Amino acid sequence: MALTKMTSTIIFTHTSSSSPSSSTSRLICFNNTKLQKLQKLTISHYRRSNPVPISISSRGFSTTIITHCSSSSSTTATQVNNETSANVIDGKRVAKDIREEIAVEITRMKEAIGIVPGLAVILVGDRKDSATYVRNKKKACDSVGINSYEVRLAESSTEEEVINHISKFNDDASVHGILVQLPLPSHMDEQNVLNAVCIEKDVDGFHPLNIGRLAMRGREPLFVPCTPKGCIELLHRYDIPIKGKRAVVIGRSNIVGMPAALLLQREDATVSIVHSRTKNPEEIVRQADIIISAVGQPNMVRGSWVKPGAVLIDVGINPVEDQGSPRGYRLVGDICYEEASKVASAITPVPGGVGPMTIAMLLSNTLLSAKRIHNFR
Ligand SMILES: Nc1nc2c(c(=O)[nH]1)N[C@@H](CN(C=O)c1ccc(C(=O)N[C@@H](CCC(=O)O)C(=O)O)cc1)CN2
Repeated sequence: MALTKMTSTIIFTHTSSSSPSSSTSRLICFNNTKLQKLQKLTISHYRRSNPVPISISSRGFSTTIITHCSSSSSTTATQVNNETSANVIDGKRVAKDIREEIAVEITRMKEAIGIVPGLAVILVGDRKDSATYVRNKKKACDSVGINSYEVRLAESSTEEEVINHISKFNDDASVHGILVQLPLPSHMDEQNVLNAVCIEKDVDGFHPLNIGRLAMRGREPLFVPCTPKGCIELLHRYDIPIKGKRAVVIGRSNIVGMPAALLLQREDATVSIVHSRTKNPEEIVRQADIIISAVGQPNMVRGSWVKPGAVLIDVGINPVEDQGSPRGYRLVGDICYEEASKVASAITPVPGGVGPMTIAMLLSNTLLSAKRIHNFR
């Protein structure tokens, strides 16, 4: 997959002590083929106009949400060239390619053995975002020829009701994958529910047996969780080497951070996990050749946290208020795109980066499941 180039320049950046980044002024110099030399300069008369931060508390990482992190406004902009900075890793396009590949495989399977893969989705409660994701999953299934089955339950349903539906799908031969849309209402025990999915149909890869196998050398999980699998797939499709690289995963959630770290380790990266109790996260992040950020904290990772030439995979999909947009908000990642894209060698955008890969990997896991169950190669 070819990388899309962005325009760039020589830029002075400066971060003030009120931002979660260092206070060094730097000259970032890019050339056409490689990234590039970074020289530290002192610029005494330089002032940065920082974004207006909104204070809220979130997951212990920081209490400041940066809604804008434009370094261009703060750039003293000695723009001496127009060369390139980070390449854009286009998850939307890769996801489309993957859907096309899956559609071909599904046709081949149907013609050879008459089996069509089936995916069952259980949605509990009225969260708008979850309803959108489930709708998009159904659309994606339709587009590749996977049969989809949906159960919608009220917010007030019991854990037992959810587990009963899972049990029925476990026993249904036309269903090859089962997923319960997360998060569940707070009165339910997520572990009890996820444990009820039989591991042969656990296309989300959240069953503890699948996660346990992922963590162990010499063991193979039946399924890998979709979002982390999508991150690694992007690196592979863009020929970004992982072996021997220093990787930092920001966030340690069961559904993204932790499995992403395990996957990177399986690919022979040297992996660190940065979390809400990590001291000096910037210092650790700055050592990384590959950063996967999954904390849900808008623009937390500033340009100054990024080693020149690093590859950035942004899993965060954070709404921030934007009166100029029709929805009244826009989506931003955990990584301050505008700043970081001037330092990194490659970066995923938000939206259009990892998000579409999550659903593509779900389709891929469902096909994999149907092939395994019916011993079709
Ligand atoms: N059972 C699961 N629950 C949840 C998972 C999961 O993998 N399994 N992941 C997330 C939600 N999710 C899928 O379920 C998901 C999130 C985001 C996207 C996506 O394509 N995002 C777009 C932006 C969408 C927009 O405009 O609103 C993007 O990033 O480009 C897909 C799937 C939590 N729950």
